Amino acid sequence: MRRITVLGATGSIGGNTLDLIGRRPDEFQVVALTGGRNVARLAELARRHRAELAVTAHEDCLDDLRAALDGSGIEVAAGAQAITEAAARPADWIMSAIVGAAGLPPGLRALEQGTTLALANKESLVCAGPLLMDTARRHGATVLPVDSEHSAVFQALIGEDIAAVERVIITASGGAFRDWTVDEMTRATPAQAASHPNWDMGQRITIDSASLFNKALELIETHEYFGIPPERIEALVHPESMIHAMVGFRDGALMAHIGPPDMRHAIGFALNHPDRHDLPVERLDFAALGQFTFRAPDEVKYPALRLAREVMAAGGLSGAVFNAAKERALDGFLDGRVSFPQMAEVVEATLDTMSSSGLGIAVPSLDMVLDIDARARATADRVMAEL
Ligand SMILES: NC(=O)C1=CN([C@@H]2O[C@H](COP(=O)(O)OP(=O)(O)OC[C@H]3O[C@@H](n4cnc5c(N)ncnc54)[C@H](OP(=O)(O)O)[C@@H]3O)[C@@H](O)[C@H]2O)C=CC1
Ligand SMILES: CC(=O)[C@@H](O)[C@H](O)COP(=O)(O)O
Ligand SMILES: [Mn+2]
Repeated sequence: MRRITVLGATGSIGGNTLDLIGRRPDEFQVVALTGGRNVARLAELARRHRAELAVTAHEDCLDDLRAALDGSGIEVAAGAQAITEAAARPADWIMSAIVGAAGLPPGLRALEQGTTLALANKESLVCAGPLLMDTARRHGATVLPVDSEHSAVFQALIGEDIAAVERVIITASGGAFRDWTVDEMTRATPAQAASHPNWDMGQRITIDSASLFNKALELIETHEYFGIPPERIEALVHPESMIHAMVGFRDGALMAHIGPPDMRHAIGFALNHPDRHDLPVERLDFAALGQFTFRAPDEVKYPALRLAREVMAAGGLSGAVFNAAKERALDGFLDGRVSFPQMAEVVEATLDTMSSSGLGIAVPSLDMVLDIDARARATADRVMAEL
């Protein structure tokens, strides 16, 4: 039996992960499941998958979780520290699917036990790529990408020499507003932004898809995970979301990874790695699909991509500033303090304000990342108050 923990079990990636695990109950023992405020769902999943431990991120949810699991024999705990401790419980495979920078401390703790970390939480790599990858190396742990584009690049690179890679193309659906004008985007509501054309995902990543901040995070994620120089990484709008990434080699060949927009492929690949196993995903009928289309991203309409390139050039702690400012700007959009296009203004102003804050540290410690994250959030809040 492989011992499995799912951080962020109550979310979209968590649900897809447990869907796959639940289909092969004889092979997996669920160690810990973690969630946030959705205590009813966490308790239901913990019972269904016979978890040893269920943890909510919020101490004020502990009584509800305890009541929901009464009589089950499942241990309960609450708080950010309890989630990090859950990641330290011996497990063979841990899914990192908490949304936001909150996923970083438990992800690092999981790596310190030398396990395999299936990494959906792209924010970890954006905030602290060198720290995360260095921690994995020092503890003999493995990080497997789960983000669809990065799983695609990983698969295209199997058996290849990374030195022969000329370019990496990650695709973008273009998000909810790909055919809207900037003027129309000024009046966009959170509900409109949270309607993805192709993928069924959590609210925050879906809105990031609409602003292309998701793709901006993914450019940085590609650089941090694969070590590909920024100038060799491209984003390409592909409205059908069938090609997830392409890797171009020095001889001009391109390896494309193609599949339906279903995260159970990338999750299943990471779960079964290094083998392949049957997965319940649609098989594509190319004659019925007819055609795939592409266009260059509009970097004026979507400043996030330019900002990501500036962050990669600056390096150090600037990724943590970028992510924290983006998270706060998104909170501001959700609660009506800023318009949709103003999110990019908030991130840019926060980066400008903090550029002289000693961000150029090659491998920052977790404490340094958490400190800069808190300062960037406070700066972004001040920027929003002054808009
Ligand atoms: N969804 C997708 O298809 C994809 C997602 N990703 C990445 O995977 C990660 C998860 O995304 P997704 O599943 O869509 O997100 P969801 O919003 O659906 O789920 C997020 C999970 O994190 C929990 N959570 C929220 N805040 C905290 C916190 N402060 N501390 C601990 N746990 C918390 C939530 O708990 P609760 O809901 O109970 O409050 C939930 O379990 C993100 O990093 C995203 O970018 C990457 C590629 C594709
Ligand atoms: C499924 C996945 O990996 C998401 O990150 C996806 O990329 C979002 O779609 P966009 O291409 O619209 O950003
Ligand atoms: Mn992605």
